[in-house]
Amino acid sequence: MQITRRLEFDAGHRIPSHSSQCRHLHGHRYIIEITLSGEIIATEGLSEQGMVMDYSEVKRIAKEQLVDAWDHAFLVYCKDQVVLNFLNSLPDHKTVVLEMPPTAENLATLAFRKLDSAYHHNYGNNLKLERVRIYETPNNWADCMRSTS
Ligand SMILES: Nc1nc2c(c(=O)[nH]1)N=C([C@H](O)[C@H](O)COP(=O)(O)OP(=O)(O)OP(=O)(O)O)CN2
Ligand SMILES: [Zn+2]
Repeated sequence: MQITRRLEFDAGHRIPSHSSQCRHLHGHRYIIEITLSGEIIATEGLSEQGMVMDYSEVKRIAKEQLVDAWDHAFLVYCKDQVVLNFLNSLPDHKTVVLEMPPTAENLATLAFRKLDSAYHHNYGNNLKLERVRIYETPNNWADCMRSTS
């Protein structure tokens, strides 16, 4: 069985080497979708009976591991020195420095890596992160799948 939880966050970014408008500083209302697989928990009387994982727990872990850090942050490539210098000049600015340019593909990859170890099969139901999907706009998204991560 697979379940998916969707969360939204706002962040700024730019793709410094982009030949068109994405090299300018701008932001998105990102959507992250987290898909988990596992067996349905059958234990009679358990709060999670009939579930792969409680959606509220999926959300809690996603916020704790990733979403709260990226929300209202500027996501900057570590080699984007000019923007990094500017962001560092702003007192207490929420900046997240990434090892890759902040494309949707790379954000999905980084999110998968951060979240993979956070979802444990506490009830012996083989819980596994299967896919992280990042929507950069309603029309543009990238998938990082377990098979290709
Ligand atoms: N493969 C990718 N292509 C592009 C990415 C990306 O992450 N992966 N990112 C961008 C830009 O960040 C840009 O913000 C999105 O560009 P664009 O397609 O122009 O988006 P629109 O706002 O125009 O979206 P519409 O749905 O067309 O209004 C560019 N390319
Ligand atoms: Zn963009």
